[in-house]
Amino acid sequence: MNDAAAGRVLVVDDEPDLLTLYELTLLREGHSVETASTVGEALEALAQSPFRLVITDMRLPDGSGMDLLRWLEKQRRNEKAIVVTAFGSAENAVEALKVGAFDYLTKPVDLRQFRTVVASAMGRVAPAAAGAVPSRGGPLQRLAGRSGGMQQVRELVEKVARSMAPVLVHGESGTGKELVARGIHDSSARASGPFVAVNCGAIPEALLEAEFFGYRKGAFTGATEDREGFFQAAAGGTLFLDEIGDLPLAMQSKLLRVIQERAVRPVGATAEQPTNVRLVSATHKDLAQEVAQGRFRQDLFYRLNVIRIPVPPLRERMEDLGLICDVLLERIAAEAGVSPAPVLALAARERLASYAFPGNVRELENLLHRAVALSAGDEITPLDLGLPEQLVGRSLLDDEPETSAPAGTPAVVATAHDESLPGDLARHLDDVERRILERALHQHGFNRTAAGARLGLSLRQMRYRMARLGISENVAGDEAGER
Ligand SMILES: Nc1ncnc2c1ncn2[C@@H]1O[C@H](COP(=O)(O)OP(=O)(O)OP(=O)(O)O)[C@@H](O)[C@H]1O
Repeated sequence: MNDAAAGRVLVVDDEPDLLTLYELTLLREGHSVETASTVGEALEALAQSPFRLVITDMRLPDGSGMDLLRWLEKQRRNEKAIVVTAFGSAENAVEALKVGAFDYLTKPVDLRQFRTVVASAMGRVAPAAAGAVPSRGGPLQRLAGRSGGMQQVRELVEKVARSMAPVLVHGESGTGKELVARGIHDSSARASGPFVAVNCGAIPEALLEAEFFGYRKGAFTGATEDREGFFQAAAGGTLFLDEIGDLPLAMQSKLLRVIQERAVRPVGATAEQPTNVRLVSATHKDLAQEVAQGRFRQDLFYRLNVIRIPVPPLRERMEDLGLICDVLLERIAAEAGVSPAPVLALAARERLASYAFPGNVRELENLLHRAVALSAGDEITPLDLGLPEQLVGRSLLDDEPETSAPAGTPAVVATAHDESLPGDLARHLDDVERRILERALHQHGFNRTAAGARLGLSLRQMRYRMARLGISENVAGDEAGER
């Protein structure tokens, strides 16, 4: 860290009264302060010496706060920046965060909020902001993979970790979205604070408000004592809202309000409490489309989607498969107390490489869990993997009873010689898989649990396979206890 910058704040505003107010507040907090009234003066001060923090108004006589932000970014300076925007100008705030502002404040500035945001900016400096080499291991170590896609994810994580900008992580189920969110938290200045992960789709609608914002004793039947919600639990840290697309519209409005006001009101409380959380959300849905169809609030989407990190599906980064397998096997073996970790036989690796992994890394992880439990020695064979042979096989494809193939015979061998090669393997496999699922569903009266069990799949696996392949959810009565 640059010692010359320690505790130094540059405040830029052309209104003398506001400048004095900010200056006094900062001095009272023990910071040393310099002031500037124009972009030109600010650049002069920055050229003279480094600061820890720059607080700038958006509208200045000779330019805009954005000019300063762009300059800091271009010069690769370590100063964090807070911009002060006019009330209701969400666009400006979002633009500033995109250009690299640490955070923003809205006029009229609430001094309590001002102090919270400044304290958070003056806190421990993130490694990247301190000029350290971006972490190669450390916080992102668990996110294995060297493909272009993962490299891009890692770069974005390191970049966004430096600010408070809300991040939306987008990707199919099981691609590693939560791991990305943790990576952001662990690489940020909030790393020593809490990381609270919430699955928005798993909370009953009636409980959402109490779970998110907490409640006061007596607020409703059963509220026998005060309880804090996710926002309070994540104070000083990161709140990860997984499956944000599943949040009902009424709750979306409440969340938007909290983001705008930076304050929450527990159920049954009369006063609001200021919040200090960094929001990271994730979804497998196309939120823009959800907005177009009226299922997701546009203004909330705009607030959450300030920076978007797309996580590619595993099938689009199969070059990472070996590395991810190694990392997962090490972890699974360590958890199971197996040492040394078993390795994958070459044939098993090849088998995995030919599979499309509709459930992404989570499916791979489950598969390896089972394989470690089943493998007799230090090597995992293709059989231990238990990958559904019938995926590319005949037994469930044609109308013969499946016993027509000798048990354990890889059906893929039987078909390899007498079928012409498909021009688009992934699509071909999808067609095969779709037909198998449809037949199994049909045979089991459209009961997904039973059809899944027949194919060695959990209900969850059935659901995402069906969703991926566009098989209609024309199912009744098998949902109890599915989570
Ligand atoms: N690149 C990776 N390297 C190692 N492990 C990974 C990687 N990506 C994901 N995993 C592991 O795969 C599992 C699923 O990841 P995670 O829960 O982050 O996915 P997700 O996209 O949030 O899933 P969902 O959408 O179902 O919530 C986790 O156990 C995670 O540790």
